[in-house]
Amino acid sequence: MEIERVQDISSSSLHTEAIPLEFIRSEKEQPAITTFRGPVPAIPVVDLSDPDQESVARAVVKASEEWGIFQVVNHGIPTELIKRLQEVGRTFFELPSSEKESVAKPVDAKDIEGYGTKLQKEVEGKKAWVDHLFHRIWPPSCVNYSFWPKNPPEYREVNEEYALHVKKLSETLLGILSEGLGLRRDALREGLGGDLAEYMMKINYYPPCPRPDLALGVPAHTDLSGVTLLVPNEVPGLQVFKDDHWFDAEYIPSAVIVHIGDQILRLSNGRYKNVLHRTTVDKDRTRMSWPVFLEPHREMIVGPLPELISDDNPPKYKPFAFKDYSYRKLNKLPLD
Ligand SMILES: O=C(O)CCC(=O)C(=O)O
Ligand SMILES: [Fe+2]
Repeated sequence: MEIERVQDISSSSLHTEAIPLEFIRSEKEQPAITTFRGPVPAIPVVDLSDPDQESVARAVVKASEEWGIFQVVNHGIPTELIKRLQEVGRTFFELPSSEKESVAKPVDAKDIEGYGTKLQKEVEGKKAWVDHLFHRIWPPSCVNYSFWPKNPPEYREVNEEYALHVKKLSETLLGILSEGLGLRRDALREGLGGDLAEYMMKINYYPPCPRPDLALGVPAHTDLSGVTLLVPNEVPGLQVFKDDHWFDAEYIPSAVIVHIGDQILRLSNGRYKNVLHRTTVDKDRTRMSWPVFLEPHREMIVGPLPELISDDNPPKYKPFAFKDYSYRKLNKLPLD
């Protein structure tokens, strides 16, 4: 069975004002109706190179408690490497279909790796205006190069270099967040499975959409991950739900956007919030983003860290193996 790619739907609807019905969201979701148009509170921005490292730590902890999302600048990932990561990803998505389909997720595969387009599950479900590519980038024992693009030829080298940097930055942030809970620096890293935790690269490709007022890229969700470290291109589109409203995230060149995901919410027994977010699309321009999801391995059991639990702070979440948590969330089964 051929899966229809949003990129092809976009090309064929370029000169029309219409999009297929299955992309038209209900009024409850339409961005033109639900985006807040008043003063927009800025997502916290943290300068990691600030010599006052205590105030850096306080800012990271506060943003994670209040927002579940923040942007980091001067984070140590070279701007030039981010540009190369974006360039090789964009080049791949602009190659002919046959090249992209050569790393497609097999139709019956259980795992998510590969080039893909989300298929509608619910009868009434709406389609997302986005194609994607998933592949693990760390640890080396989890990497399956058959899902990495062969073209452009530098794709592999650039992604391998990025993996090392993104791992280092994630571990720095997890260290700060662990200490913010009054725990050892490596408490959250270990809670996610230590060296067995996996770094999953995703590229989102949101082609131009004739009706950005009616469609969504990725619909509202929280990430399954522990944390997600994302770099976007210059086309705005990320929105965050806060105080009952959807707000646009500001684009800051070279910044990394950090999302707290479900697993850090659970490990921290609710202290750190998993941010609800979604993406809008653009009429004329292609938006792209490169989230890296730091996830426990399949068998790792994740629940509130025992050191945090007391009579005053009883566990708020039931422990689950990550594979069971993911399955239950994706299939909307109870999680308590
Ligand atoms: O494109 C973005 O900025 C966000 C994408 C996202 O939330 C996701 O892929 O989980
Ligand atoms: Fe997300």
